[in-house]
Amino acid sequence: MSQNPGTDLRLDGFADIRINTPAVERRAATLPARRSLKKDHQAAWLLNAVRCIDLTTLAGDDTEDRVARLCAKARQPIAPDLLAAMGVEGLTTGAVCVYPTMVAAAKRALGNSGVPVASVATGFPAGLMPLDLRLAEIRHAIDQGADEIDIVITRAHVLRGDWAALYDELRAMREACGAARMKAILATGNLKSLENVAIASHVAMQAGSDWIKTSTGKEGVNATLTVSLVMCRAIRDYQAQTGHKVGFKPAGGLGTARDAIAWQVLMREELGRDWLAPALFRIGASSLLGDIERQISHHVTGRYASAHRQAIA
Ligand SMILES: O=C[C@H](O)COP(=O)(O)O
Repeated sequence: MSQNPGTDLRLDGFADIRINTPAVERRAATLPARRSLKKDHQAAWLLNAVRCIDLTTLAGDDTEDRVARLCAKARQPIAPDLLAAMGVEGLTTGAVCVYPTMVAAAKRALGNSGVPVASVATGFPAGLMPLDLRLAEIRHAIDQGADEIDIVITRAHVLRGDWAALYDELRAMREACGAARMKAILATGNLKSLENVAIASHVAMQAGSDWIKTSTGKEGVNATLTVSLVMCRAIRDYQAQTGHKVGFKPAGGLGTARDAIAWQVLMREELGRDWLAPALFRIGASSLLGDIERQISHHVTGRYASAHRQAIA
């Protein structure tokens, strides 16, 4: 998937944007019921969710050992006997996602598995650091070997409606990312309105983000289907305007197999099949894999596996 080159800042069309919140909420609430999945299909959707997970640890007490265990899980997210029973081989998660100081350990642990390392940067999670330090952090993460960079935006730019400042900041970050692909975390739980979410999504794509991501996982409200729907529609509009496909990453609080299915139904309904693959869809999650493995185990064996099978997830 080629990088999104972005465009100039284009705000025409947003001056009096109004989002019909009750209508968006209604649509989001009915989404999970839009596809009734047969049992076999459900297992296939869960396996697909696994390959789209950015398996994440972003905690103050992260250690290289924890990251190595996480990477082992990313290389082999589902027990081999369960995969063999389903005739699946070579399944990995979409990436692992860690702090910059853990990138080198993650690269070592992932070896030649082909699983990319995503690093948060730019003063994650609040982003309240001088811009030159945030850009230096991106460059540091890339020097350590990061393949993807998850940046955070300055929420105050959005809250003040200073879209030019947001665009310029994101452009500078895009440049610092070089060949690494960039995910822009909007921290939607901080943005006050769906209109702000929609405009910030557009500005982030215009500045060259390869994915737009809902949340850091540290806001009071993280990924919801409602903000995700608004962001997906922005992605659809951006594609219609520019021909470029930008990815989507819901993150924060996604912990159940049911969540994994609901967000995939959203992608399928709003954006189409292309957005059901890791190039355009990632689920940022630290604890989702455990429930998915439980459900897959139930599918294969007819019973739920004991907790030790899902050690880190
Ligand atoms: O980017 C990923 C998030 O930090 C993960 O959030 P979570 O720990 O609620 O799954």
